[in-house]
Amino acid sequence: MEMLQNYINGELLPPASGAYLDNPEPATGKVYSSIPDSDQRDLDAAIKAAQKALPQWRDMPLEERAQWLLKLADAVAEASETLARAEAIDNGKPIAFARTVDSYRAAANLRFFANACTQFSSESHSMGNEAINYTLRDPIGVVATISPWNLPLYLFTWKIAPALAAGNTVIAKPSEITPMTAYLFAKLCQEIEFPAGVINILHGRGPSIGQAIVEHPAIKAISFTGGTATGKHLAATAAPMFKKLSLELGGKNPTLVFADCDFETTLDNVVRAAFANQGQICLCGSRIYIERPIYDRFKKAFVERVKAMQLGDPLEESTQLGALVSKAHMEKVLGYIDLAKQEGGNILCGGNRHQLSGRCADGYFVEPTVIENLPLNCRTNQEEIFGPICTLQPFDTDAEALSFANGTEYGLATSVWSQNINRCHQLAKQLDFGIVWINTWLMRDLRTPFGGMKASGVGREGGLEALRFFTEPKNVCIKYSI
Ligand SMILES: NC(=O)C1=CN([C@@H]2O[C@H](COP(=O)(O)OP(=O)(O)OC[C@H]3O[C@@H](n4cnc5c(N)ncnc54)[C@H](O)[C@@H]3O)[C@@H](O)[C@H]2O)C=CC1
Ligand SMILES: O=C(O)/C=C/C=C(\O)C(=O)O
Repeated sequence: MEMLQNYINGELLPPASGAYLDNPEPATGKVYSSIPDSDQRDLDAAIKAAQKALPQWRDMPLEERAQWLLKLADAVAEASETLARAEAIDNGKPIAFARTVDSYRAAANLRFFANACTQFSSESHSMGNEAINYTLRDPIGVVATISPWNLPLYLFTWKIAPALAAGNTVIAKPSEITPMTAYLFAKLCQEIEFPAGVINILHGRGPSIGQAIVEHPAIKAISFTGGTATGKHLAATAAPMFKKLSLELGGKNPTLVFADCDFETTLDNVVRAAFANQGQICLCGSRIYIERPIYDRFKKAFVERVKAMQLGDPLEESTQLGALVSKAHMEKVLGYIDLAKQEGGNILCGGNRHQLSGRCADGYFVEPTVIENLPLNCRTNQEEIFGPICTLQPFDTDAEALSFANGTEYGLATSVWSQNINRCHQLAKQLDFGIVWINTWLMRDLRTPFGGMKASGVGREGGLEALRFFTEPKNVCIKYSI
C-alpha cells in the first residue's frame, strides 16, 4: 500500500508524527493508500522553506518565473493519463471525465498563469501637471491554498498557479479525501527540479493541519475552495488576523429553461449541468425551472436521458457516472433523498444507492435522481446537496423565473436557455450570481472573473483578479518639481 508524503523544501518527507490516515478508493470502499496526518512541526518546516525560497523566487526575472511554470505545465500535460487514472481511483469520477476535464485543466491552469504574469500590469493615475501616482503590485510573501476533493488537481493548480506566477511562495493543502494527484504533482516538481521551497504541499485533516495553516502568523493570504460552513469558520479565524481571503464556496444553482430554447441542445446541457462529476461541482445546476408550455415534454425527455446514463466502474471508458467521493458523502446525499420524500417530493427516477457487482460491489454509488413537486423553500431546494440529485419545477413568467432563481442564500452560477436575446440580457442583469451562462454551461475562459455572491463566497478568482489577489498594491505618488 502506497504511503504518501509531504513535499517540503523540494523533498518528499514523512510526517513528523509518523501518523498516517487511511485513504479509501470510493469505487471499492477499500483503503488503498495512506496519507500523512501532518501537524505543526511539518507546517513549521514548510514555512521555513517557503520563507527561505521567497527572495529568489520573488526577484527572479519574470520570463524565468514564467518558464518554470510552463515547464510544470508541460510535465503535467505529459503525465496527463497517469494523473487522470489516479484521479479516477482517488475520487471515484469516470476516467473519461478525469482525462478531459481534470487533467486537461490542471495543465491549462499552469500554462495560463505562466503567460498571464508576463502580461500583468498595474495602474497609474495622473493628477494633471501636479503629480503622478503609480501602483506597485508586489507579491505578498508566503501564502496558503486550501483546495477541495471534487476537482482535486484542477482546483489545486487553479490556486497555486496565480500565487506562484505573482511571485509568492506557497503552502498548499489538498483535501485529505483526495490527496493522490497533489502527491504525484510533488513528484513532477522533483523530476523537473522545480526550485526547492517555492511550493510546499502538506497533507492531513482540515480541522488540524488546515486550521494550523490558517492560524499561522507567517501566512498572509489564503485562497480557499470548499463548503460554505468551512469557509465561514475559516473567515472567523483569519479575519481578526487581517489576512487576505479569497473564498470560493457552495452553490445551489438554478437552470432556467424557456419554451423558445433549442430543445435538444438544451436537454443535452441541462443533463450535463446537473450530473457532471456526479453533481459534485459547485457550479452544477441542481434546481431546474422549466417554462410551463414545455414542462411535460422536457421532463419526459430529461428523465429518459437521465435513466440512460451509464453508472459504473470509474475505470471503464464507457462510464458516465462514477462513485461519490466518500461513504460519509454518500450517506449525506442519500439522507437528502429521504428528506425530499418527507418534504413531499415525487421521485421521477433514481432515489437509491446503486449496487454494482465484482470489483465495485462495495462502492459509493448513487443513482442519478430527479425529483418534482417540491415547494421552493423546502430544504431540498435551498441547501447544497453536492450530489447527483436535481429538482424540476414549472414557471409561468420571466419575473417568476427570476424570483425562483434568486430565491436561495447562494449566488454562484446560473444558466439560461432561450433564443430570445433581449430576455437573456434582461435576466443576466438581474440574476444575483457571479457567473451567468446563456445557452451554455461550464464554458470557461480563464481570463474572466470567477466566483460567487451572497453565501457563495468572497472575492473572485481567474485572470487578473487572481493576480491582483496574490499581490499587495502600494501607491506611489510623485509630485512634479516644476
Ligand atoms: N467546491 C465546492 O464548492 C465544495 C463544496 N463542498 C461542500 O461542502 C460539504 C462538506 O464537504 P467537506 O469535505 O467537509 O469540505 P470542506 O469545505 O470541509 O473541505 C475543503 C477543504 O478545506 C479543508 N478544511 C476543512 N476544515 C478546515 C479548517 N478548519 N481550516 C482549514 N481548512 C479546512 C479540507 O481539509 C479541504 O482541504 C460538501 O458536502 C459540499 O456540500 C465540498 C467540497 C467542495
Ligand atoms: O474554475 C472552474 O472552471 C471551476 C471551478 C469549480 C469549482 O470551484 C468547484 O467545483 O468548487
